Amino acid sequence: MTAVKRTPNLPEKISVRNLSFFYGDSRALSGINLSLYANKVTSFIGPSGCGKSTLLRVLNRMYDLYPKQRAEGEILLDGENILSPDQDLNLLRARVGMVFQKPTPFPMSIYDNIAFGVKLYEKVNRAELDERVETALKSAALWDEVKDKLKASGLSLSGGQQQRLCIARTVAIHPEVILLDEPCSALDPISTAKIEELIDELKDHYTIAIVTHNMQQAARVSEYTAFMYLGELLEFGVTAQMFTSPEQKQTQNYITGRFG
Ligand SMILES: Nc1ncnc2c1ncn2[C@@H]1O[C@H](COP(=O)(O)OP(=O)(O)OP(=O)(O)O)[C@@H](O)[C@H]1O
Repeated sequence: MTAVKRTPNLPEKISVRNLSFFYGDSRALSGINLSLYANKVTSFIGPSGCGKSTLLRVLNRMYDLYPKQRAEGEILLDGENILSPDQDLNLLRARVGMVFQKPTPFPMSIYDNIAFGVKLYEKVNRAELDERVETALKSAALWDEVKDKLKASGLSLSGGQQQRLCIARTVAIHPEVILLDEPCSALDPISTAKIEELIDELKDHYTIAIVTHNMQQAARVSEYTAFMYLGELLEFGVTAQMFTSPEQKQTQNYITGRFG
């Protein structure tokens, strides 16, 4: 199967080239070629087990924590291959931040949830830190709800607020790319709508990739969509086009709900 490429003439933040991925002897991704365009939102869709989360986790080498997992091919971030063995992984994860499916605040105060990551990467004084925390909470549309209780535990927030706290934590480190792995799957519709609005605002400053099972969400939030099937990228293109006139039969079957 070959991915259908409808590549616009836009700056690429990340270029995935001939990427394969293995869990031990088992191949989960084959020959993926894909561009993430700068300041655009790209969604990864496809049936369960097709490799969406695996692909996302390769983009900041999250898999490196597990010795039997390995990637082949190239992932160029601003033209430099992040799969190279001499890539500094801490630096990479500061440049390519990730938000997980379940909100995962640290068991510490709202303030410290954000300050912790900033202090890990930079030397900042108290006033600068206060400013970073406030700016991050504002960009995650959470400031008004928490500004009077910054010392309260992050775990005392609602699920939707916790997820926005995790987004604030990611944004505070000033990444260039944000990876979102089904960020709304544990949230109610109102919290989901808030996160979707937020994604729309964040893309002015960041390049975003989002894994989602929700077709309407992919259609609402992303400009580009990658449809994956059995570990391959089957179709990639402008979201509106893919949802109205997909080029592959499997894409059409999936987006019309014939399998999932
Ligand atoms: N830790 C692991 N060890 C071995 N195989 C794995 C591991 N994680 C995922 N896989 C396999 O890799 C393939 C891709 O899984 P992945 O989770 O990336 O798919 P997905 O499209 O994100 O699925 P879902 O939509 O269900 O989350 C599947 O066959 C899965 O069983």
